[in-house]
Amino acid sequence: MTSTSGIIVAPSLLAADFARAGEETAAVEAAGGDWLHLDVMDGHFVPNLSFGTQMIKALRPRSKLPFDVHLMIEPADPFLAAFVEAGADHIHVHIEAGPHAHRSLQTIRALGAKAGIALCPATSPEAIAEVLDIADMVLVMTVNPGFGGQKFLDSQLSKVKRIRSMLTGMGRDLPILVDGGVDRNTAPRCIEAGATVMVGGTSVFGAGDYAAAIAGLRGRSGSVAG
Ligand SMILES: O=C(CO)[C@@H](O)[C@H](O)COP(=O)(O)O
Repeated sequence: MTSTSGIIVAPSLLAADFARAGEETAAVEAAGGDWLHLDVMDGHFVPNLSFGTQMIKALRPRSKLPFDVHLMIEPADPFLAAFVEAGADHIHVHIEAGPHAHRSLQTIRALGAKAGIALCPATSPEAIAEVLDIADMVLVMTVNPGFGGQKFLDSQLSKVKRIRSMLTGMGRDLPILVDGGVDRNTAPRCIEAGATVMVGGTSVFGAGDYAAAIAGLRGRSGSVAG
């Protein structure tokens, strides 16, 4: 589904009921989600474990949504082909995970997926300057990676602005994702700063009405319950 507002909403499965992952995926698709965000954690790059290729492969036949896979794993390169084979349409790798983010992005593209570069709250926007020419999107972590349900870090808004300005300076109009603590209150500020993709875990799967929650992340706050 393409949003008429131009803002993309990517519900993050991390906050869903894993025992009903297929139904949860179908529910956010029916509720107007644009992408499904899938957080892969290794217990090493981040202090938590989530799921891997098996979950993505199992969900792939259940949804037409683009699968937006956020790899919080170090190293990522040995697993890129397996994630594309499992059904990933987009793969984000962390600049901090390395060791060669430029190569990782090249590899993702060569595998036929869209390549995203992700950065943690402590990382300067300049750290990704040398890979922006080969990235298809940028993911700005607005919490420290590893867990859902954390408080949005206001300090990351200036980073979103800076990255948008860097991209504009290069003549590139790439999607900028914000990920962590994004809800109906923080989303408008992210959009104002230049973000175009709202990743929402708790704000979507923790809501009674998924459609209203997704509309709220798009900036249509009038009808949002909860
Ligand atoms: O990558 C991550 C966490 O590491 C995020 O995708 C979270 O899953 C977002 O969850 P909420 O903050 O929206 O609950």
